[in-house]
Amino acid sequence: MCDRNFGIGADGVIVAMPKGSAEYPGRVVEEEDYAMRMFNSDGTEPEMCGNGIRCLANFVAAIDDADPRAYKVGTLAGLIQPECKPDGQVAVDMGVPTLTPADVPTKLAATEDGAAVKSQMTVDGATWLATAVSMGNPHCVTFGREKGDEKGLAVDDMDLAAIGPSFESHETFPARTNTEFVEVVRRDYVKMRVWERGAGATLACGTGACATVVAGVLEGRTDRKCTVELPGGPLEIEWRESDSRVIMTGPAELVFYGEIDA
Ligand SMILES: N[C@@H](CCC[C@H](N)C(=O)O)C(=O)O
Repeated sequence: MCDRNFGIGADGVIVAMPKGSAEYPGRVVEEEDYAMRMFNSDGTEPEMCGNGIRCLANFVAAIDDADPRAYKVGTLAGLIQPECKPDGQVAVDMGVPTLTPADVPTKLAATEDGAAVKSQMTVDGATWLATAVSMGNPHCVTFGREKGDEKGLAVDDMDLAAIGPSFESHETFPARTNTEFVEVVRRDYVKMRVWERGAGATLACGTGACATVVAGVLEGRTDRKCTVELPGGPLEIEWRESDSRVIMTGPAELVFYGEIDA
């Protein structure tokens, strides 16, 4: 289905399932309205997909006359709560990020409180500074190589295909990782490009945008409310101080309906 030449073409496939029909090993997910499974274009199954859950909410809202159009969706990352707004945006409570190497999982050196922030990582012979964040799925966020470089990377000039695979399969991340390359335009506005685990360079990554702002706050580079500009468009992210939950707001648009002969 993801093959862009001989299939439909996609970065991944989202399956919207009736409540109670999915299993979440190691997690208790109660009171779900729907279950979501996601598959990367390489066939692997990640824990969560931020863009995907906005699409799922948009999709079920079209067949479900619930009001408000707010849903509790079971995922391998736990219960995630999207709400379709009247202006076409979908706001998603993405839950609380986890930062300890055991949760990410990463072998990056952790600071005293257990979070791996601005840790040195050698990739293809060069040193990078990385912060590891789990939004249920693993993220390696890097603003660049140099300490004190507050603006981060010049992301437009980066050749992601040249460096992305080396991050994805780096020994530091035993479950492989998504990697976000970030440029700070202002404290409330960053540009990000992503190399995704199991999908390569994509135009946007919702969990990656959330991880970027969490890392930006931990590194002292961004505010808790921040716009993340991606090649596919901007996402509004807030890492809420009151309860540590991350709220992602962005669009989801119908492209087409179809039936698949499996
Ligand atoms: N490639 C990711 C899963 C998909 C993430 C997605 N693009 C998003 O919007 O969050 C993984 O393997 O973790």
